[in-house]
Amino acid sequence: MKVKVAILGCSGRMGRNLIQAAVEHQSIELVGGSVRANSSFVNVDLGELAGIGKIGQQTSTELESLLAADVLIDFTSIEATFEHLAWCKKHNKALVIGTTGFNEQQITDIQAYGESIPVVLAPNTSVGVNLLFKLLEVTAKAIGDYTDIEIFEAHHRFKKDAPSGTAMKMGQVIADTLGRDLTKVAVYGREGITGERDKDTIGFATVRAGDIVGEHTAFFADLGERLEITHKATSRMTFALGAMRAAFWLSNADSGFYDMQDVLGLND
Ligand SMILES: NC(=O)C1=CN([C@@H]2O[C@H](COP(=O)(O)OP(=O)(O)OC[C@H]3O[C@@H](n4cnc5c(N)ncnc54)[C@H](OP(=O)(O)O)[C@@H]3O)[C@@H](O)[C@H]2O)C=CC1
Ligand SMILES: O=C(O)C1=N[C@H](C(=O)O)C[C@H](O)C1
Repeated sequence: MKVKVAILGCSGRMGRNLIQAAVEHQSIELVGGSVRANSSFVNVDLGELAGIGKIGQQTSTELESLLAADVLIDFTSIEATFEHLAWCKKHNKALVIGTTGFNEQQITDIQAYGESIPVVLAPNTSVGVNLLFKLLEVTAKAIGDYTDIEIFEAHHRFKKDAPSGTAMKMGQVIADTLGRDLTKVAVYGREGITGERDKDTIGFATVRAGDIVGEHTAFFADLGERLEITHKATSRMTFALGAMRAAFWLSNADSGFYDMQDVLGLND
């Protein structure tokens, strides 16, 4: 039996890749896609939207048109994600959230939905980045207490949030491993006479330029050597395929709040 999936905000950059990934996935059946009420992509064929030719299903502004779905996938905006969470709870649907930019309180609020429905929240659905989170844990344990830790991320000019959700999670993983409070040790960019580096800080640097899909590096720097751990995404399909993996996994999960590490078995 195929898992029935619907894509929320399906006319976006990720939405279009998600349509293609769903159509091409052998264990997934695409049952619909939503766009917002004033969108210029209302009643457009989903396949045409994704650039893969007509598939005979059209975009809709009505979430009710997605009731056939077992799992919904949301790569939209903070405001839209919360509307989608409320709808999924009302209709007892599972939700994969790839949207980023949530603050701590919003993440706690999303977590609460896990008491009613299955929810995956993943700032990065690629396999590589989720392995990188594991490498950060190992590295921070080994050398994090005496190296300078800096996180760099680069994305396309259209990205709205900074630092990226992935960079924030990288910082969180490192801070948790070292027993530091990220809200106290994070430094977001530097300017002017900053003074010497405070040893326990975790720095974040952001670049926004052109069509960069997504690049992340963690630096663990000492005097005389430094370790850099880098991930580069070169296609949004890598995120879309990861999201399908999450949707398939979530279709068999109980209500709960999960991350991509659960999906990939990296928490075992
Ligand atoms: N987890 C991961 O691996 C990844 C996460 N992301 C995250 O996914 C999100 C989307 O990224 P991207 O696809 O590049 O962005 P886009 O702006 O291209 O797409 C967002 C989509 O969401 C729709 N949308 C936004 N607000 C609303 C709303 N209030 N109601 C209904 N629909 C809405 C937009 O519609 P409209 O165009 O009409 O405004 C658009 O179709 C971002 O938060 C990004 O950081 C991105 C890549 C990978
Ligand atoms: O907006 C994007 O494009 C991306 N956003 C995610 C993030 O904020 O970490 C993941 C990916 O790097 C692409």
